[in-house]
Amino acid sequence: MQNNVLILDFGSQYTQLIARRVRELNIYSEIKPYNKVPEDLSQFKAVILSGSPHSVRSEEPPHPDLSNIKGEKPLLGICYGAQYLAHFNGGNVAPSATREYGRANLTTIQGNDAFLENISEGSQVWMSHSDTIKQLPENAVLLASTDDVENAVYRFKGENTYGIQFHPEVYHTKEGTRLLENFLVNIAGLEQDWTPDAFVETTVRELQGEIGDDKVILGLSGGVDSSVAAILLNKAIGNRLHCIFVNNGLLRKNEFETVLEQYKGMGLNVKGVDASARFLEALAGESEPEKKRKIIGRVFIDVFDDEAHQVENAKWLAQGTIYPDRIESVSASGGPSATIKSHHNVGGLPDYMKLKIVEPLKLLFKDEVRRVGASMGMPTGILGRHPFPGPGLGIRILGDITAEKVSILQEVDAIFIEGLKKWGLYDKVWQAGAMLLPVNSVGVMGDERTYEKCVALRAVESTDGMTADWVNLPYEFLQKVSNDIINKVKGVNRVVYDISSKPPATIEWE
Ligand SMILES: Nc1ncnc2c1ncn2[C@@H]1O[C@H](COP(=O)(O)OP(=O)(O)OP(=O)(O)O)[C@@H](O)[C@H]1O
Ligand SMILES: O=c1[nH]c(=O)c2[nH+]cn([C@@H]3O[C@H](COP(=O)(O)O)[C@@H](O)[C@H]3O)c2[nH]1
Ligand SMILES: NC(=O)CC[C@H](N)C(=O)O
Ligand SMILES: [Mg+2]
Repeated sequence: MQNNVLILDFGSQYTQLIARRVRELNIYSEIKPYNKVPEDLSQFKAVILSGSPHSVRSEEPPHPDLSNIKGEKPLLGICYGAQYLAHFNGGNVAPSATREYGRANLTTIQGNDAFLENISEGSQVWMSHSDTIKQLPENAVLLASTDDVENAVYRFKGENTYGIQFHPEVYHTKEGTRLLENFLVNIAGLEQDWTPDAFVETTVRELQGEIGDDKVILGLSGGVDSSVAAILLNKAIGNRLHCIFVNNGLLRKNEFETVLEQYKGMGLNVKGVDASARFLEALAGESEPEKKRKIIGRVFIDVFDDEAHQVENAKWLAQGTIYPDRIESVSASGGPSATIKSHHNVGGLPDYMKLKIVEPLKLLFKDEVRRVGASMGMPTGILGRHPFPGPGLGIRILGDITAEKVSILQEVDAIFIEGLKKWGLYDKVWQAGAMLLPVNSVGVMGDERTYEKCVALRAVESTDGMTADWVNLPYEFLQKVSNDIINKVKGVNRVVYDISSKPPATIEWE
């Protein structure tokens, strides 16, 4: 792809948001860690430097060699990126008297620069920094200031190199997208042609080139990501795609049967493999969340391996992995962000497996995957499904897993999800599910003492799973569902509702 933006990640919390904003402009971008600047830059028409938790004044600040970029291609430094460009080019960066987080307003100093075209006087911008650029490099000009930050927007003379102290990528910078559009479209000349249709066309072509005449095994889960991946691969290689839907014993109630049913008539070659006993055996007695995740990941791979041996000439394993799966599992593209939890489908294949991995959605966010699916005419029933993690109920049963706990949680979950549908709430919620807690508490039922399990219900709104907030479900609904659960599910005598956002919590409890 020749029409591409390179985002160099210095570890900012907002790096993924930069990518999103760029894609909202229908422009394709790739994030790379700052210490892995690609050698071949020919495909990139512009480069953006992210913010960072580091300071240029620290002993060893992140300091990649940008000599092939600065002055050669349009370059935009955001926050740390702007401080970096100033500091290493003869300017001066110092701690600001007060740390600045939040709202500020821009005052234009040099209004005729293409970068500030159509940006209003006093435009609200969002700051998050404790260093400040005290003095610009000699060959730089000041374009805009705020009350507290003199050097808020600047440019190097005779180059398309810009620095901004605030964050155009966050929602609260009102005209941030316009600034990015000015930079990417007006200054760097990028075409706004990265639409879902274009993605489908390019990806299908790339898949055909990559896979050739080989066969592919795809892990199909009934979820959005793997279903979209399956349709893409089916377009590319037809029935050389072999889809495997694994019952890991941790699915929702009746899910194995209903999902297999759902794929009928879609032209896909789908095989259901019941491996529940294998998963539950491997998990027996393990209660540490990360170990459970790793065991589930390993058994999935073993099952795929066995299946691959039954298909002649199967050389590839395809998965519906998306960007957030990778960000939270391995630190962003091997970069400077932190590992949060190991997603079961990330971590590569063991050496003994001869399969190569193909993941056509690995750079997309959930809502983008849905748009791609819609552009291929996929049924809304599949695209509108709540995400459900590959390790399934295994990471919603806190502590060790037994068949009995799975069956209790399946019942609870089914009542909750059916209830959401009945009350017309399912489509208003991004994801919902129930957690079985490793806690017994005392209750009284029919005058008798009970000492039984507690379940937590969770419903969140989100766009991409990276951040999320709990949903304000109607009290009447919670009351009804709680009542149904306690009355109908043996072994549960208490229901609570999770009111934590992400961050600081995560969506799944393990
Ligand atoms: N039960 C399963 N059988 C086969 N493959 C699976 C199963 N569960 C997950 N996978 C594989 O792991 C990948 C990641 O799972 P994940 O839950 O993130 O995605 P999904 O199920 O496709 O979509 P969604 O996020 O909407 O649930 C899937 O895309 C799929 O390739
Ligand atoms: O395929 C997956 N394999 C996993 O191991 C996994 N862990 C979490 N999730 C899903 O990712 C989103 C974010 O979840 P967390 O806030 O719990 O990290 C939510 O949508 C989770 O359901 C997973 N999906
Ligand atoms: N958000 C940022 O990029 C912050 C940059 C630098 N760490 C500062 O505090 O000023
Ligand atoms: Mg899933």
